[in-house]
Amino acid sequence: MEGGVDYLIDERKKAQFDVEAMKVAWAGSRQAFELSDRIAKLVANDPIFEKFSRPMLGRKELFKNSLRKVAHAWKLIIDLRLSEEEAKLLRHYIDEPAYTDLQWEMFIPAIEGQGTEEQKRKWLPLARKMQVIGSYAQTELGHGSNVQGLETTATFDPQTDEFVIHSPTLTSSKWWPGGTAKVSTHAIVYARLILDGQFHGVHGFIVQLRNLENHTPLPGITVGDIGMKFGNGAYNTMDNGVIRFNHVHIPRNQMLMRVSQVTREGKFVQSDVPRQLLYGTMVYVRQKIVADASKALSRAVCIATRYSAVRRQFGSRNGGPEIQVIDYKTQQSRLFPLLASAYAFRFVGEWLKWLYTDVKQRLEANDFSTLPEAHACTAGLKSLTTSATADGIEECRKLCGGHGYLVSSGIPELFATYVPACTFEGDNVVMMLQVARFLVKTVSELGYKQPVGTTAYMRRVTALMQSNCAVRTAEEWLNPGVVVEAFEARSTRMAVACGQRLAKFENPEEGFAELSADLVEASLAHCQVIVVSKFVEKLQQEIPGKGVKRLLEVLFYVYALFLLHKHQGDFLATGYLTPKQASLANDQLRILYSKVRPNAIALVDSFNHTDHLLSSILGRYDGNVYPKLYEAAFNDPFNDSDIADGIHQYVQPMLRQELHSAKL
Ligand SMILES: CCCCCCCC/C=C\CCCCCCCCC/C=C/C(=O)SCCNC(=O)CCNC(=O)[C@H](O)C(C)(C)COP(=O)(O)OP(=O)(O)OC[C@H]1O[C@@H](n2cnc3c(N)ncnc32)[C@H](O)[C@@H]1OP(=O)(O)O
Ligand SMILES: Cc1cc2nc3c(=O)[nH]c(=O)nc-3n(C[C@H](O)[C@H](O)[C@H](O)COP(=O)(O)OP(=O)(O)OC[C@H]3O[C@@H](n4cnc5c(N)ncnc54)[C@H](O)[C@@H]3O)c2cc1C
Repeated sequence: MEGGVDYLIDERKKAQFDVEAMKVAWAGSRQAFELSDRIAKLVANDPIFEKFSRPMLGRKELFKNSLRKVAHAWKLIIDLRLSEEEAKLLRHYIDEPAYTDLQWEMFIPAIEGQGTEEQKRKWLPLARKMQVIGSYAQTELGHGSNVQGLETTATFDPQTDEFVIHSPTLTSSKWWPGGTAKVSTHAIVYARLILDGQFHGVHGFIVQLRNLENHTPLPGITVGDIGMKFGNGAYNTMDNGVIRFNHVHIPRNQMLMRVSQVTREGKFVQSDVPRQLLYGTMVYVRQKIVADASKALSRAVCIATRYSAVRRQFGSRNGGPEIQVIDYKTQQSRLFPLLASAYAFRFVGEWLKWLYTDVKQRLEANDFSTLPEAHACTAGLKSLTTSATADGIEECRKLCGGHGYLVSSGIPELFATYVPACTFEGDNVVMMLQVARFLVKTVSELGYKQPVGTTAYMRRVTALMQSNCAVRTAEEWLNPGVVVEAFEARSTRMAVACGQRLAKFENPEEGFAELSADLVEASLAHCQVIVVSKFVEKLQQEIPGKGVKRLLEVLFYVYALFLLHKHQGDFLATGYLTPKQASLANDQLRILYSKVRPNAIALVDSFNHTDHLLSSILGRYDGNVYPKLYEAAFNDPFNDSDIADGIHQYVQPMLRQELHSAKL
């Protein structure tokens, strides 16, 4: 058997649910599905968006090609009158990090969230028409996580009514801002505000970097690229920059002044808006990153699942077919939880988008009450989903054996492009520590304040601390209430235990630092409560289509019981579960895997990923893996000639024992 075409045809016949309806459930609605499907096909059929050769290109060629794709995309957006939603889908399917990500997802949102009405009126139309191109310059060589530690200064000069932006040290050089090295004309620069020698916190300033006519850097600005990043292709389509400012003057009205203002006289005015709003853009992007996690993980899972059905190893009797590797229980126990996680992240991402929209509306009406919860949820879920997705993509590579290491599997580039999500927009550990602060505060207030939102379950603190799990059979684990209660009890107990240990420290900050590893684990437990509960809420909605809800229920249990198995140490140590109950959960997990097995291919087909997006020979929809791998090998430019450059010069002299007289 040379290809896996027949295998995938057979697999698709085994599906026990309506795949078309599942595609709608995955997309969120029929309308969302149709929109997404249309844009996916538009990109897949356009040769300019070809990306298979990307990892073979040198940096300059790669970058120029990326600029060409953006220009072509922008032309399509105008010619086809695409809405902002459609344009963002176009970006998703083009699948290439570019300066426009920063323009649309950071520069514009920063002005929307932190600018005054007047600033929005001036800058937003320019940015939305791409007449100015902006980036987000916060991180410096010396500080990224610690925003309050930034060193760039913005000193008000009352003589000229301007701010002077300056990089006083090497470590204050802006370092990382995407789009900045070669493209952006402007940046939101975060800097320490200095008025009359006094420091007034870190604020955002719109700074012009380049001449709009000839694109050269403006006087006082030194700018360049920070160098090649992890993996070929991957994030190297982005020009991450370094910038030094040498006393660059900008008008006073280019400080983003919704949160605080500087008057003509140089007086600092703090409005009623909390200073945390300065971090608002990061809340927005973290929410986007959570939505992106399910897209990335589902791609890797789709490749690994299809290939696992095509690939056969061992078990042949009398020349008959070998076993499909997807039938190995070990393969299932590694793959199916990732499949379930992709669905879980999809649904929690949908919920988080709703939460963010709600917070945004409140903020616009100057209601800041839900901001701490939104910050904790976005920070925690960003950390949970990106860590699990990065690990999951790497696991999918291993699930594909040796061929997964080939660039043509599509996995190496996906991994290399994805992993920085664990670091950018907040290092994942630093983000979990933010959740920990929120949890510790919630727990310390339990005696007199009812927790709300995602911590509302802690209202039942007494019951969750005292009662234990009642499961007696594997079957009894198939109850959403029982599962959610187990996660809530474990999380509450871990958070309360941290609170009790913290109380023993005289200095709370010292205690927080000392217990930070435990606090991160408690935060993860809380974030898992959110993901598990949001999956259950999704299942409580009407989900049309034969068998669709039943399969989603199976995936819910796989996700939750897999986590329970993985973290059984916590569940046992907190005393909520007995070893017997943990073992019953694992028994149930094996039964669930056998329910997923016949549906596995249909479940990944339901992501509706095009071959263009997957860019993977192993994950091809038609399963025609071996002939295409063979063809691709001989199409590689390295195989253009039988005799590679250097063979005559460096290998043949060795073969002839003439190395000493050869010119090296
Ligand atoms: C051609 C076609 C065009 C089409 C359009 C294209 C569209 C593209 C579409 C899709 C693209 C994909 C989208 C993704 C793009 C992403 C690109 C990403 C590139 C990367 C960018 C970056 O990385 S930017 C830099 C990010 N930096 C960070 O995240 C820094 C992390 N550090 C911090 O956030 C803070 O310093 C930290 C929270 C760690 C601590 O802050 P600090 O001031 O020291 O505060 P502290 O005293 O601890 O806290 C005070 C108080 O405030 C609370 N708090 C902290 N942060 C927030 C917040 N964000 N919101 C609300 N509250 C916050 C904190 O908890 C404390 O509370 P209390 O304890 O006092 O109650
Ligand atoms: C691909 C990419 C694109 C980026 N794009 C941009 C951009 O467009 N604009 C921009 O401004 N920035 C950008 N960044 C920068 C990014 O936001 C920072 O790298 C990120 O916030 C992490 O900060 P750091 O590099 O200072 O890490 P560090 O804080 O130095 O982290 C190093 C280690 O220290 C640990 N650590 C740090 N603080 C603590 C703590 N308090 N407690 C416990 N452990 C801690 C971390 O967990 C980590 O293990 C980008 C980064 C990448 C990789």
